[in-house]
Parts: sequence; structure tokens; C-alpha cells
Amino acid sequence: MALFIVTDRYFITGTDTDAGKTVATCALLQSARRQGGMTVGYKPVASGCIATPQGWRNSDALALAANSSLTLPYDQINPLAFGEPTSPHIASRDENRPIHASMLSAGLRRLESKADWVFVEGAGGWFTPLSDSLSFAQWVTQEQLPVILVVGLKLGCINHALLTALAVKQAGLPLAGWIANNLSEKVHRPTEYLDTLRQRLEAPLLGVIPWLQDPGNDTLAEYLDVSLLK
Ligand SMILES: Nc1ncnc2c1ncn2[C@@H]1O[C@H](COP(=O)(O)OP(=O)(O)OP(=O)(O)O)[C@@H](O)[C@H]1O
Ligand SMILES: C[C@H](N)[C@H](N)CCCCCC(=O)O
Ligand SMILES: [Mg+2]
Repeated sequence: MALFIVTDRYFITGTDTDAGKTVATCALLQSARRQGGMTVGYKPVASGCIATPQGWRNSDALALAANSSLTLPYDQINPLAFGEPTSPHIASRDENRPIHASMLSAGLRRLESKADWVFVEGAGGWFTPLSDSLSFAQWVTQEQLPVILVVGLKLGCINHALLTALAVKQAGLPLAGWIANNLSEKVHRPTEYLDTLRQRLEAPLLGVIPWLQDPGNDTLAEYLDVSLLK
């Protein structure tokens, strides 16, 4: 009898760049680790890297690596790294290194073969371009990844959250859950905004991440629950 090992794969998008995708993905990795099994974060495309003797290094990818139970070479966590913190299609063009969907997929296949949980962090928001003919959304649709939406709580986030949820739905992908992330110590009308988002987003709220003095800490799992994804 054939034994199929099924990896849980999720794509983490956000209402915007700086919405808290990396913080939330680290929380997801920590929560999944508590459930057991091997976990890994994947940042297929990173724009905004520092040059090191080993090559470009991106802080998101390093944070995901630090919160993964698998220890892997950097380029398996982040195969496509670019220097300038701009939209990937611009950084890629400037560095004359085209991004193709097959590159992102090859990296994902490798991680799926090793991990029980793969959390894939996007770049910016849902429709971020990767080239003149490819957006992150198109690749996620090709891969049929369930989506987790990180809502960076602030004035204006309701519209961005609902637009993103609609685009995910129109792509035919499941919105597996959403995470509310407090982007400041005192966010705009927190109770009313959470209530509004809960009413309008057709997906489970996985958790609320408060404003943290140290968002890079290892106790993020307490703010969300990956078992709500099942
Ligand atoms: N809950 C929080 N408490 C305190 N600081 C936070 C919180 N969430 C995010 N931040 C800070 O806000 C900034 C943006 O967060 P983060 O890097 O997770 O965003 P992102 O959506 O991953 O952005 P990108 O599009 O660049 O990947 C970071 O400096 C992060 O440390
Ligand atoms: C540089 C930034 N921190 C992210 N890595 C990439 C953000 C892409 C934004 C694209 C857009 O303008 O919508
Ligand atoms: Mg990030």
C-alpha cells in the first residue's frame, strides 16, 4: 500500500508591505512546531538584502530560518535574493536576474520533501509583481496554496483586507485564516476594527498579535493557534 506524506503548505500574504507577515509567519512556525512535525519557512523572493561574503542575505529569510525546526542552507529558504528594497520585478530587472515561476516552485518542492509544514511568505501584498508577466498571486494560484492573510491593524486596513480576500476568492483559492497584527501600541479603534474584520472576512481568525517590544522573540506561538487551520 502506498503511503502518502502530505505536507501542510500555506502562503502568507498581507494587507501591505510592513503589515507584519514576517512576525506572523514566525508565530505560525512556532505554533506549528508545538503540534509536532518538521517546520520550515520559505521566502522565495526577497528584495531588500545586505551583501555578505556568502551572498545576499535578507532579514525576513533569516527570521524564518531561525524559527524553523529544519536547519537548511540559506538559499533553500530564500533562493531569489535582491539588494534593493523595492518591488521584486524592479530589483530583478536592475540586477538582470529574471524571476520565473519554476524557480519558486522548485524551491517549494524541495522543502515539501523535507517538512510537514511549509509557511511561504510573500513580498509586499497580494499582487506584487515578480516580472512583467508574473505576479506573486499568479504563482500562488498555480501552486494552489491556501492563503493566510495578515491584517496590519491601522486606519485603512479594512479596505485592504477586503480587497485582498476578494482577490484570493476570485483566484479560486481558500482563505484558510487571517491574523490581526497590532502595528502600533495604540491602533485605530481596535475593538470596532476587529469586530468589522471578523464579520466580513470569511475565514477563521487564527489570532491577534499585540504590539510587542521585541517582535523577534520566541514566545509568539501564544498569540495564535495553527490547529484552527484544520
Ligand atoms: N506586533 C508587532 N509589534 C511590534 N512590532 C511589529 C509588530 N508587527 C510588526 N512589527 C514591526 O513592523 C515592521 C514590519 O513588520 P514585518 O517585517 O513583519 O512586515 P512584513 O509584512 O513582513 O513586510 P515585508 O513586505 O517587507 O515582508 C518590522 O520592523 C516589525 O518588527
Ligand atoms: C521592500 C519591501 N520590504 C518588500 N520586500 C517588497 C515590497 C513590494 C511592494 C510592491 C508594491 O509596491 O506593491
Ligand atoms: Mg516580511
